[in-house]
Amino acid sequence: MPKPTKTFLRALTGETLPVPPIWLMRQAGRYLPEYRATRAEAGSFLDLCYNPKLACEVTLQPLRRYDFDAAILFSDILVIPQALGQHLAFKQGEGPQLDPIRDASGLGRLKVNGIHDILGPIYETVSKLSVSIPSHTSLIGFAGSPWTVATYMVEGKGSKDFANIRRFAYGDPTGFDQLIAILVEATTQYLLKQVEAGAECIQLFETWGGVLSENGFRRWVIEPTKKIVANLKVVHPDLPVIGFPRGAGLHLIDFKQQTGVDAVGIDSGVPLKWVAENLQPLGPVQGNLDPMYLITGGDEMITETCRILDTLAKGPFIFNLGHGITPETSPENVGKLVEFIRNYR
Ligand SMILES: Cc1c2[nH]c(c1CCC(=O)O)Cc1[nH]c(c(CCC(=O)O)c1C)Cc1[nH]c(c(CCC(=O)O)c1C)Cc1[nH]c(c(C)c1CCC(=O)O)C2
Repeated sequence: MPKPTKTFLRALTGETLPVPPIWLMRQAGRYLPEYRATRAEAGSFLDLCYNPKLACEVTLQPLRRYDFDAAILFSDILVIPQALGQHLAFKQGEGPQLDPIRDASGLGRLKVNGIHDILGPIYETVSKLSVSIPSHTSLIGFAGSPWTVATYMVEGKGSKDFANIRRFAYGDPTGFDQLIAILVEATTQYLLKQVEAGAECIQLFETWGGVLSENGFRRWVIEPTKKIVANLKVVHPDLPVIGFPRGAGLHLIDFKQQTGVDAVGIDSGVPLKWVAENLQPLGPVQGNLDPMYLITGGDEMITETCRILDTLAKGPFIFNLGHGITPETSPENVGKLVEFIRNYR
């Protein structure tokens, strides 16, 4: 396989670049007026996810404003439970709502065969994107990691304490393993189709891994991630995979070493010096500006960005946020951030 030429993909092979590549989680979204207009045209958020023409359009919108090195497919992690047969709705201002599966007796409702019938339009979005993004921009496909997707499937909505899923997992670990196994299989199939359609890199979002006990983290974060990465690499040995285990703290080293991911995304709470000394020597890292700095802007945003660059840009690094952009973000501050990073050094 020839060496990649796009900066984002080069950083993922472990190269240290003079100016690190940059993209931002949730770079397409409600902070952009053009996104809000396209979403209104689509109808609902889910209608937008399943409309290849409009999903392609919103993926490209931030690239027209900012010189990002990567674009991420516009979709959502919750299309997997929907494709498996669980009812999903996004109510305005309330977030996702699903018919909860509280124990193993509910697993019969889920059907892995047939997911592609529902997910087909998303693969079409990836194909369209692969021929329409700028030639220096890389295309990222993604999925939620099994534990994080399972939190929404079991809780039925976003949660503060994750009591229902922890009760299910800790009380009936073998039954819960079955749910994770279904998600490993569906996620593998879903991501392989994204790669076939043109995704050049995959990011796995593990937003809620940090709520698990030590053994739970190994069993339901590290193990399933390792299986998905192995399944993808059997077919595509050179496919770069980024794992983003938000809140993983001291598990980050085991996560990197045991799952086989190429790069690790770090949240805003991870101490940078520790990353430079312990995690980055194991491979590229991505992160970790607190998205709130894009709301405050000003010198504070630049000072914090400098601290990140000074500590991590000496090694293989991709600049990003520590979590997704929020709707209150000022588009102007995003422009200032990208400009500052482009002129770093
Ligand atoms: C947990 C999670 C979800 N979705 C996702 C995660 C993992 C990352 C994270 O923690 O943010 C991932 C996601 N969601 C979305 C993307 C698209 C690509 C991108 O990053 O630009 C990606 C990668 C679009 C979206 N997903 C969602 C929106 C907002 C929907 C709208 O337009 O109203 C977007 C742009 C909705 C969503 N989707 C989800 C929730 C809880 C919500 C409601 C909260 C909210 O409204 O912000 C589930």
